[in-house]
Amino acid sequence: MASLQSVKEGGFLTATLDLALPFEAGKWALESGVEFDLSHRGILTITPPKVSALTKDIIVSAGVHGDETGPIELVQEMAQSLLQGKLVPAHRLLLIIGHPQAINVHTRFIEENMNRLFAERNDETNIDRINANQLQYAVDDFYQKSPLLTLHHDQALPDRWHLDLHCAIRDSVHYTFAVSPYSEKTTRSGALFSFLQQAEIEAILLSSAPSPTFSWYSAENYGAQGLTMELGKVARLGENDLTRLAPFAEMMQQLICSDTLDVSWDDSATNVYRVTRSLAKKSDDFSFTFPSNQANFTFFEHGKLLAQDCGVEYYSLEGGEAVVFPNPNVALGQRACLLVQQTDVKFGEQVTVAK
Ligand SMILES: O=C(O)CCC(=O)N[C@@H](CCC(=O)O)C(=O)O
Ligand SMILES: [Zn+2]
Repeated sequence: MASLQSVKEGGFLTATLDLALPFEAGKWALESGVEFDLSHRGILTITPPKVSALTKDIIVSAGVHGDETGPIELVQEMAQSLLQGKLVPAHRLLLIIGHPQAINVHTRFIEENMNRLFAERNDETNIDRINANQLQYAVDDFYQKSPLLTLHHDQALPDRWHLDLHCAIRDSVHYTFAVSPYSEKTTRSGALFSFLQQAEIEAILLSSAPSPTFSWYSAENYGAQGLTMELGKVARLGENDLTRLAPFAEMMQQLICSDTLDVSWDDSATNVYRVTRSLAKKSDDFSFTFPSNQANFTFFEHGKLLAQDCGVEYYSLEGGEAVVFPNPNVALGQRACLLVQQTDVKFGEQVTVAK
C-alpha cells in the first residue's frame, strides 16, 4: 500500500518505518473538519475543526531514541485514533516519530545521540544530524506559522506545549518521571505540573542549566511547556506493558481533546527534584563507583565517592545526592549523569523551587 494511504488509514508508524516505500506528502480532511498535513516522514500536523484563544499548539514526539519504543506505541495509538476520527482534537497537534532509521535497527542512535543535537543547526554529516535539523525545522514551522498567532493579535503567545516521550535505559526508583529543561522563559506552568500529577507521573526533575535536547529546543526558542518524559524502560516494539502508562495516556487524550484542563496540586503526591550537578565525561578514564545498571534516583549519603575521571574524584554533596541517567559510555564531553536532590516547590501560575 502507498505510504500516504497507509497513514490516512491509521498506519502512521508503519508508513514512517517502511523506508523501502518512497515518502508521499499529503493534506486531507475528515468530515468532522479535522485537517491533516503529512509534510515529512514521521511528521504529521493536525488542525482542529475550530480554533479559539484557548487553543493550544501541542507537540508530542517519540522515537528520538530508536530503542525507546513504549512511547512510540503511544504516539501510534493516538495518531490512529485521530486519523480514524475516533478522537477529535481541540488543539493544534504536531505528532513526530523522530528517528525511523534507529527504530528500524532497534538502537538508541546511528552515529551520535540525536537528543544532544538541538543547540543549533548541525552540519549534515550523518543521519542523526539530518533528522535533528528536520525536527528543528518542523518545530519552527509549527509554532511560527500557527494561526493562533493572529488570534492573539500578537499581544500574547499561544499556549505552547512539547512532550518529548522517552524511556529509561535502566530500572528507576520512579517508573515514570519528567525532566523539565532549563530556560529563562516561563516554561514551568502550574497547568503543566498539574497535568503531570493527574497523569500519575511519579517524579519531576528540574534542570538547572541549558541542555541541547529536543524539549529544551522548544522551551528555549518558543517558551513551550517542554518536557522530556521518561515512561518506563526500553523494550522491543510490541513488547511494552502499556497498561502501566494508562493514566498518562488518558491525560494526554484529555490534554488534546479538552478545551481546558482542571488545575490542582498536592505537594505530597509528586516527588520533585532539582539538578545539583551534571557530570560530563572528560576522558576515557571516566568511571563510576557503582554498577552501570544502577537504578535511576539511587540515593548516596553525603561524602560517598561517586565517580572519578583522570584523577578528579566526585563525592556526593551535603544532604546526599541521587543519580539519574548514569552512563559511562557516552561520547567524550557529553553528560555521564545527572545528580539530583529532592526539593519543595511553590505552586502557582509558574512553579518555582521553594527557597
Ligand atoms: O536512561 C537513560 O540513561 C537515558 C534515557 C534518555 O534518553 N533520557 C534523555 C533525557 C534528556 C534530558 O535530560 O532531558 C536523554 O538522555 O536524551
Ligand atoms: Zn531517550
